Amino acid sequence: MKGAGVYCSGMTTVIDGNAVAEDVRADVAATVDALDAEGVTPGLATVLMSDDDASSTYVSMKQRDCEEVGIESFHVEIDPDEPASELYETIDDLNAREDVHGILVQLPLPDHVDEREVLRRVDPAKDVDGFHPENVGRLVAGDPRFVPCTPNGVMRLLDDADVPLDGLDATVVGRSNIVGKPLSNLLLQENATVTTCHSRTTDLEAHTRSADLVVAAAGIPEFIDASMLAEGAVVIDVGTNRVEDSSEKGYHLTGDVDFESAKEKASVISPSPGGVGPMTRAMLLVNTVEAAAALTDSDVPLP
Ligand SMILES: Nc1nc(=O)c2c([nH]1)NC[C@@H]1CN(c3ccc(C(=O)N[C@@H](CCC(=O)O)C(=O)O)cc3)C=[N+]21
Repeated sequence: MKGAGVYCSGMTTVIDGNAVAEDVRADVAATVDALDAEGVTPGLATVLMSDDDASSTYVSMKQRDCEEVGIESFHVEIDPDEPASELYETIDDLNAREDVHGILVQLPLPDHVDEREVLRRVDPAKDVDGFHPENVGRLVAGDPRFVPCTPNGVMRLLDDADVPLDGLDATVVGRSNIVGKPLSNLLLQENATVTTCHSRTTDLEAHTRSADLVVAAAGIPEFIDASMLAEGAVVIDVGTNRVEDSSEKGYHLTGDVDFESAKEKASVISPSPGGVGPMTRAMLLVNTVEAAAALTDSDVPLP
C-alpha cells in the first residue's frame, strides 16, 4: 500500500514530501507525549554562526517544527566574526546540559572555524545530525545510531512510495558527507546496487540512464533532465537551490532536477521544493526524541 504522501498524475506518481512529513511529525508528537508522561521534555539546541539568509530561515523553520510537536528548542547565535573558541565553548556547555538532548550546529560555518573539530566536539549521544565520526562509522558498519536527516528522509519517502530497493540499480549524483555518502550506504544496506557519481565522473549520463533510481544531490539547479533518465525511473530530487529572479522575494527555489521534463519519463518523482526538504526537518525531530529516550533510559515507542 502506498502511503499518504503520493498522488498519481497519469502514469507518474508525484511524491508529496509535506504530507509524509506531517505523518512523521504526528508519530513524533505521540512519542513526545509518552516521554512527557515520564517527566521528560525532549530538548533540541540549534546553533547558528552565520549571516546567511538561507541558514537562518532553515533554523527558524526547525524551531517552529519543534514547537508544533512539543519539543523544547534552545537557540544560540554566534557572530560569524567571533573566534572559533566561542563555538567550541557553546558546544561544551550544551553537551553538559541535561535539558538538551539534541545539538544541531547549522552548516556551513565561517572559513576560520574548523568544521571537523566542531563535528567531533558534539557529544555523539546528542549528535542528531549524525555527523560525528563515531556515528558516521556506525552507519557505514550497518549499526546506525543517528541517521543523517536528509538521507533518512529520502529512505522514508522511498518506503512510503513502496519502491522496492532489493536488487535495484541506484545512481546517487553527489558525494557529500551530508547526503551522497550516507545515502549510498543506506541504499547498499537495503541491497540496492549503488553507483555514487560526482563532478569528476566521466559520462555521468551513462550512469543515470542505466539506473532504476536516480538521486540528484549535486547542488546544481535543474542539472538532471529527461534525456539523462531511463523510461520509468524513480527520481528523487535533493537539491534546494535559491535562484535569483525579479520577484518580490528576489529568488525562487528549484531542485537539481528539471521537473517538467523529468516527470514525463519518471514512474515516481519527488519534487523540490515539496519533497525531501520537509522530510529533512521531520527526521531531525525523530532523531531528537530518539536522543531524549536514550539519554533518559526510557523505552517509549519511537517513531
Ligand atoms: N547541521 C546541518 N544540518 C542540516 O540538516 C542542514 C544544514 N546543517 N545546513 C543546510 C542544509 C539544508 N537543509 C534543509 C532543510 C530543510 C529544507 C526545506 O524544508 N525545504 C523546503 C522549502 C523551504 C523554504 O521554503 O525555504 C522544501 O524543499 O520544500 C531545505 C534544506 C538542512 N541542512
